[in-house]
Amino acid sequence: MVALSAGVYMLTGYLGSGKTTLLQKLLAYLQSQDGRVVVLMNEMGDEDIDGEQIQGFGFPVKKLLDGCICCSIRGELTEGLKDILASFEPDHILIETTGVADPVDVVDALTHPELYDRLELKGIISVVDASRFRSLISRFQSSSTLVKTIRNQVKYADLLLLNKIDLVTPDVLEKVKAKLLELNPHAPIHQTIQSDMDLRELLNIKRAAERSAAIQARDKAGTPVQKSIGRMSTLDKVKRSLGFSAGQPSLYNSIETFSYHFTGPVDADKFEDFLWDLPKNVYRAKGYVLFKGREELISFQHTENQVHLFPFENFGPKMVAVFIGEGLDREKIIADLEACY
Ligand SMILES: Nc1nc2c(ncn2[C@@H]2O[C@H](COP(=O)(O)OP(=O)(O)OP(=O)(O)O)[C@@H](O)[C@H]2O)c(=O)[nH]1
Repeated sequence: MVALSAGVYMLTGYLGSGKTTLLQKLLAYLQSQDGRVVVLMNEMGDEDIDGEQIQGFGFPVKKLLDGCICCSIRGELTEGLKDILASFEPDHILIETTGVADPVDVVDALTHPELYDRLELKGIISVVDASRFRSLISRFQSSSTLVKTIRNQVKYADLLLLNKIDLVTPDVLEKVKAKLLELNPHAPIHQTIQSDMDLRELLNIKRAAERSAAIQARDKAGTPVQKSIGRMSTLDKVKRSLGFSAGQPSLYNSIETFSYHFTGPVDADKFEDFLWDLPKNVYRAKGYVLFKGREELISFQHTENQVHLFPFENFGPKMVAVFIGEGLDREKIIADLEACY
């Protein structure tokens, strides 16, 4: 039987913005709905503070403590998700990230070759603390890394909760909204107090790029499936509304991913060169491959300045490559890869 993929909702947002408050409301709502739900919570410290707050809803909770799933314990996120899939076969997984997690890096973990086909990212929901947002993204008051992370939490969101509006004046609220719109003109903004919003709407979150990916997949039946984790550009939206194809992913202002399933072993040297020569807009590539003349499966990892290839003991994973980047020229990448056979 083919396992169905689990829908993943990622709750992100800076420390104390209202993520757990939202999660509690979501779980209360989901109690009355069908479907198996599992929560994955991550906390930087080794103390489980937030987890205590969501006991009692009757859903399994997996906790990843003492590190951030976007960086120091990213491997544990992959293992944790594999465990969840094997133990619970959930319909939905709700991930609450730490307040300092960069959603781009969490999505990177979700695209691990062993998980890629079994998870469907439904959406990134970002909670913004209206009362602190402007000072947090001020370079004078925050480190540049923090500013980048907080901006990414907004930039890559599919839905924004502008929370704690009870703590700001109308004037400040307008300024925060203007900044959110500037960073992310695509995600709907819901102004909330105590993260209170229509949860059906939240669960029906739409990823604009998903619609275009579905159309691409239909147009190119039989070619590798492309999933985009970003949004359609304004130009593409206009084109789509006029009935034109949105065209190449390079028109998107977004991070996108696609997978490629190897059809046989490749030449080791050529493949290593291929990885080193990947264009700059491929931020990440990873997967498992077989080399001609060698028995064992090879795990490969590519980042902008690193290529790692190492034998992988467990022969379980499929021979697949996953690519993550922006404006990817999928055909060219695949053609270069296929020259390695
Ligand atoms: N005044 C006010 N307080 C709020 C609002 N939403 C949440 N809070 C409070 O803000 C505090 C932090 O909320 P949490 O939901 O724990 O925030 P969080 O994002 O999960 O925090 P971390 O897990 O530490 O990142 C709690 O005391 C909430 O009750 C709001 O809209 N207005």
